Amino acid sequence: MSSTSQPTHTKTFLLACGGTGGHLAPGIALAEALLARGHNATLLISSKKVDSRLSEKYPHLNFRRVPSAPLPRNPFLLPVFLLRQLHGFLFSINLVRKTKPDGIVGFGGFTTASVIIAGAIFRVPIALHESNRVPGRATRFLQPLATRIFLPPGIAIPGVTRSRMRPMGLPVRKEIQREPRDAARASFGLSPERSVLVILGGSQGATSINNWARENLHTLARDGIQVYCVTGLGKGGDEIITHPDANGRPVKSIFSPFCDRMAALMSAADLVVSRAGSGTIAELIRCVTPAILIPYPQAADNHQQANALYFEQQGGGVVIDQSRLNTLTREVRDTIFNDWLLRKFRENLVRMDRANSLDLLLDDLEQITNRRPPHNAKAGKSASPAA
Ligand SMILES: CC(=O)N[C@H]1[C@@H](OP(=O)(O)OP(=O)(O)OC[C@H]2O[C@@H](n3ccc(=O)[nH]c3=O)[C@H](O)[C@@H]2O)O[C@H](CO)[C@@H](O)[C@@H]1O
Repeated sequence: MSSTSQPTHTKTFLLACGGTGGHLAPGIALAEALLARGHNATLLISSKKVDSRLSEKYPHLNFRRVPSAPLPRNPFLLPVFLLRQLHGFLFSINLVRKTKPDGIVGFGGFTTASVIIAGAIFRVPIALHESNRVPGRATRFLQPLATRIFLPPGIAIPGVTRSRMRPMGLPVRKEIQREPRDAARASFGLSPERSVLVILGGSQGATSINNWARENLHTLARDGIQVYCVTGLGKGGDEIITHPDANGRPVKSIFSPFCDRMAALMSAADLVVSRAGSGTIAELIRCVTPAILIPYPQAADNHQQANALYFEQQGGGVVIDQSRLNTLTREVRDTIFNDWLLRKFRENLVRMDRANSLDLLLDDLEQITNRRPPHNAKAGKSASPAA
């Protein structure tokens, strides 16, 4: 069934996908596809700035904020965390009672737990989607409550039966498609004639990579490389800096805190330098853009390292450890001017794309929610707002 065909009957889904762009972007992709099949979807997000910024672009979707907080590193902040989670849980119980969803999908992260637990109490079919090559805490902790667990190909969770797991790529938003390179460059004010290096730090930005860009801008410009660096919200404003190339001609570089047109930006690039979040990786693959990935060393269970190594093994680009940032300029030069290598990377990226992930995900969600007996038979009369 294609994502535009009509469902046998309309269903209502809650998508717990807040906290970072890496959770929210696949939630948006799924919500748009559910709507296209005639279903209803509510996206549950956090109060973080990045959730507000990313959701702004989708006024046709229904977003709601769930009270939540990330697990603090400082143990003295634990009571605040527990209070916020309790608040989130009461909010979620109320939401599930009122909306009577046919299914709940959790994309991991700190907004997921309260909604999933509330759904389980009312016996709503639950699916968890994990996009990282080391499953996160939320997925591992909540998996006993899930009918279905979607995992990256080749990844399993010990103790979970095969019948509950499905290999699945990350659903990518429908606007993320390769665009014509020169037009994309022109739309960002970049010259179509010169090489373009795009720098990304995931949805929050990466200070150490931003600093590397600033410190090496003049060297890159001397080689004729234009830089477009997305610094992250709260990590500086919009800036245009010009340095001379080896012949004294100006080379423009641009710094911007956020990008609303990620597909165009990736299409403009010859090469991307980025953190190794699963959302960015899936979009690089969809836009056929080679990358040098620098995994965030503090990511939980070093999952970005696992994501990045898989990308490198599949031939989409290379990985550099954060401790070797001093070699990055040489690596960029060696890659960006090597047309043969860039072509090989692009050929591999085309092969790596799991373009049908969204349709497979939708088909499976429709199937697991079909099995569900009528709402009252499961949740009992107390689940009905009229009771
Ligand atoms: C530090 C950390 O632990 N990050 C995790 C976080 O990623 P994080 O949210 O940082 O980053 P991802 O790379 O996974 O996704 C970023 C998403 O935000 C979008 N975007 C980003 C910047 C911007 O200016 N505009 C914009 O639209 C991107 O297009 C993409 O869709 O969740 C991911 C999914 O679980 C994990 O793989 C990452 O390891």
